[in-house]
Amino acid sequence: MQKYTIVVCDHIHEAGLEMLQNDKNINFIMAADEDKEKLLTIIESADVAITRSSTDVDAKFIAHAKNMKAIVRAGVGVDNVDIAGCSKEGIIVMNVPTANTIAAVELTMAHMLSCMRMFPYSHNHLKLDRVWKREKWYGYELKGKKLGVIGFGNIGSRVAKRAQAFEMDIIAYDPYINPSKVTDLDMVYTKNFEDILSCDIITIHTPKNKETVNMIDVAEIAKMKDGVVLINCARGGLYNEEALYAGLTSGKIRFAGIDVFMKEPATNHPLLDLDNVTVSPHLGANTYESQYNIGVQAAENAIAAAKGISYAHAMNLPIDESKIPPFVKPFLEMGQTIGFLETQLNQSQIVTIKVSGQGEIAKYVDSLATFVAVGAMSQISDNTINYVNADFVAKEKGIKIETEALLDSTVYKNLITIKLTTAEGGTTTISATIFDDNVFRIVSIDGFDIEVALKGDMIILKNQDVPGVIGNIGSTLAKHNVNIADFSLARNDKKQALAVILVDNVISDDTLEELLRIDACSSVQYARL
Ligand SMILES: NC(=O)C1=CN([C@@H]2O[C@H](COP(=O)(O)OP(=O)(O)OC[C@H]3O[C@@H](n4cnc5c(N)ncnc54)[C@H](O)[C@@H]3O)[C@@H](O)[C@H]2O)C=CC1
Ligand SMILES: O=C(O)C(=O)COP(=O)(O)O
Repeated sequence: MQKYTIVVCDHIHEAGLEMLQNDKNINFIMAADEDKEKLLTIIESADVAITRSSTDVDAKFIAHAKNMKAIVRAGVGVDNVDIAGCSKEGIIVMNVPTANTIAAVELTMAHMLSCMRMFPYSHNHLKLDRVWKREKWYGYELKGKKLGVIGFGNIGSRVAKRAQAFEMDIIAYDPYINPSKVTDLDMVYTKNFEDILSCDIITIHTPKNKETVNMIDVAEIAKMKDGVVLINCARGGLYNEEALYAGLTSGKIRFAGIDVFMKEPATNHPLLDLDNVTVSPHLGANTYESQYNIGVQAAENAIAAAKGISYAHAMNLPIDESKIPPFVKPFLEMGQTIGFLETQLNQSQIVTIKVSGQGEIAKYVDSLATFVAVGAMSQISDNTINYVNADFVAKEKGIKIETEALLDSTVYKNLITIKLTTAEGGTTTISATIFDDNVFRIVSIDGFDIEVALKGDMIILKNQDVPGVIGNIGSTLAKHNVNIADFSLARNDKKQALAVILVDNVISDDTLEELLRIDACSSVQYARL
């Protein structure tokens, strides 16, 4: 029985662990409490790893993940996952979006209320210091305040809705959404970041990336209202931490609610010394409900990925299968087979692969190119080539992948053409189509119109179109005990001919050399599909 290894790198809900344990195809390793060095050795045998924000999937991790097919981030943010590095190694990165949305939304509201009423401080004053001093703890109300929401996705939009229930005025900044998503809720949408800076309270809910890091820095804070309140339950570093500290100590920022830090765990962070901050140790996703949902979904998705069944919420697959209509899938498979075939026919360093599509298939020529590249490179690479790393490996090998969507019609409903060029200037161009019988059919090779099924072991022979060649081919193959399964011929107006011979036996180099010695024969190529 085939067994797949899934390593759980961080703590996930028991329900997820049970699913992993109960699947007889899964060898499950719990490594959440292992030190980082030990974890690196454990993941060497893993097919799939489940991680949370405590495990950095960095170059070191990837270097040890020698067998890894997929990483399931049991949560939303993948800022600590080197996605490009994973893609290069063919590792699919998946996350579990939305399962912790409500948990993060409610924690954001908790921080907002805590900041406005200084709740943890009044609480500690009474509970720890045993002081009853009501006049010390005057806070502010949310009602009537302007809330600036940066990032109006799953979490940001729901924070806004809840804030609206507190009778706050909402203004949202998110250049990547349709403004109606905001305006339909009777909220204000802005493309002007300055509008956000003029709010009473600002909360951020974007992913952490190059564009969003330090989105709030010294200059932005300077433009804010005196006494502004800032909330960050998304990622440390979206608000520049030094600027935040300076703003809090100067009093420009009255209060901040912070769940996330640049470097976690953050037990010695300067912000912890301030009296106008409420903090939590990255608890946005920490509710029983959300962790149950995430644990179960992460386990389900990890099992499916380990078995190669599906890759839910894959972030680095160049092809979104859900957007590929059924008629395209066989063309992708055919493109991959042609890529494989053309590499064998040329047996030389590939420099360019040009993929063209005509008909409806033209819309999917990029996906097609990925499949062709996988087919072409599977023959020449020591690495395991797959749809995730095909583009990276091609670049590394200096192979240029070109695509062309041809809009003019052909006699075929859909036609794909793949031209492979080698460093020595050799080229092979094959066009193919699929009729209603679902058979992959080559319809042209190097400009010769020919109809031949794309399968089996084939010899492609070019010759001067003179009498006697076919007979010579037949006798040469018979001499070597080769059985011919199919023989197709094509000729052009330059007195050249091309034969595709499907054979039942493996062809030796001797046989190929003897074929090449036939008078009038100009080239012989051989491939096994
Ligand atoms: N504290 C915690 O435990 C948790 C933190 N998070 C963090 O919250 C983030 C948001 O999560 P979701 O709302 O589920 O993600 P989402 O993908 O649904 O929403 C993100 C929104 O940010 C917007 N955005 C991206 N770049 C932007 C920019 N430069 N300016 C303005 N808006 C921009 C996007 O258009 C999108 O609408 C995650 O990426 C994660 O880092 C998520 C869950 C729990
Ligand atoms: O889902 C996210 O992005 C979170 O920040 C939650 O992180 P965690 O799984 O709690 O380490």
